[in-house]
Amino acid sequence: MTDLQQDTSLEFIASNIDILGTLLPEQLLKPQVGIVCGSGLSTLAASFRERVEVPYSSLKGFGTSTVPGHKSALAFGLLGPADGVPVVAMLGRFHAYEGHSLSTVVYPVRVMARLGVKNLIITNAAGSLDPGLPVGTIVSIRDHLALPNLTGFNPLLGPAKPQYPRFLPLSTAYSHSLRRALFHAAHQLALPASAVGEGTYAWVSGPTYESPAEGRFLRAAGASVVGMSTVPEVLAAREEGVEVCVLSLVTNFVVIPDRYRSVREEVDAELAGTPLPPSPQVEVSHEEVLAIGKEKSEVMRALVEKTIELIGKGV
Ligand SMILES: O=P(O)(O)O[C@H]1O[C@H](CO)[C@@H](O)[C@H]1O
Ligand SMILES: Nc1nc2[nH]cnc2c(=O)[nH]1
Repeated sequence: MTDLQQDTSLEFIASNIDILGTLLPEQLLKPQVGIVCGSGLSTLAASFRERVEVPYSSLKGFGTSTVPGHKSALAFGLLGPADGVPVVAMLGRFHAYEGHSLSTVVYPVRVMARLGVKNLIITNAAGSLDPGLPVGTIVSIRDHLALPNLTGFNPLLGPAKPQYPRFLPLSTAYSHSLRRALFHAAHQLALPASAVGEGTYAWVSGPTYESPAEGRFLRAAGASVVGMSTVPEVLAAREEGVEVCVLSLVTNFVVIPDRYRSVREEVDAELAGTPLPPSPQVEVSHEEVLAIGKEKSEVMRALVEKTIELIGKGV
């Protein structure tokens, strides 16, 4: 899994830019903003004008996304009023749990950066660890907790390269100015304060969802939501000098206090003739994750578009 062989040389990436040059009109070839569409969120690119989709299979070094709810294409287009801001969206991302090397997972972000993307809006579906962030909440990520990074599974492992800093600071990884643009956008769309929260994203490798104890552990460690993506993309984007804004859509709860009631108490109460109400037995599924993505796709799209419009205006 720690294959570091993906060719990220300037020449190799430039060959993709040549390919794109043959497929795209001039006005789309230099996108300013990139979007990564999370599980079930490919509709974020639904209203691009002059839209051109380029399948990953026609580009060099791109894998294929194998997860339901993820396509495998880059969508180019224009967003916002007047001439529009040129944008590019990844319709489908790569996850390490699919068997992709981390260098493949982050490769599209490097290509977007070389195309000229200065601001990247990364979206994902995530489980909530915080009762204050219920299902359907959009969480503006302000920090992350990445156990894989701390334990030797960091996408930036490898020989030093002259174009990148060797020791990348992460204290300002989540752009303050983009987060401000996001909350201005939420106000302009008149979204209720509860619709958009703030929190810390825990990156886990997946593909298993968390056991209850793992959920409690991540919560105790300071995470608000948990998912299996995003952090590698954030690291590569920061290494490339790109500003990052992350939006997590809460699709399910991970930590549900009632789930941990003692079965002994339950049986004892039953035998004493004072049965307790049934204990909830909840299981998360990817179908549920996709269903919430679909339900919230419109508000996510509106928020991302308004944020991009405000970025274009320098708000
Ligand atoms: O992070 P995205 O790609 O949105 O997807 C999330 O949803 C999938 C699990 O349902 C996992 O891949 C998790 O990371
Ligand atoms: N790890 C993880 N990823 C998710 N993606 C969507 N929901 C979840 C979750 O509960 N846990």
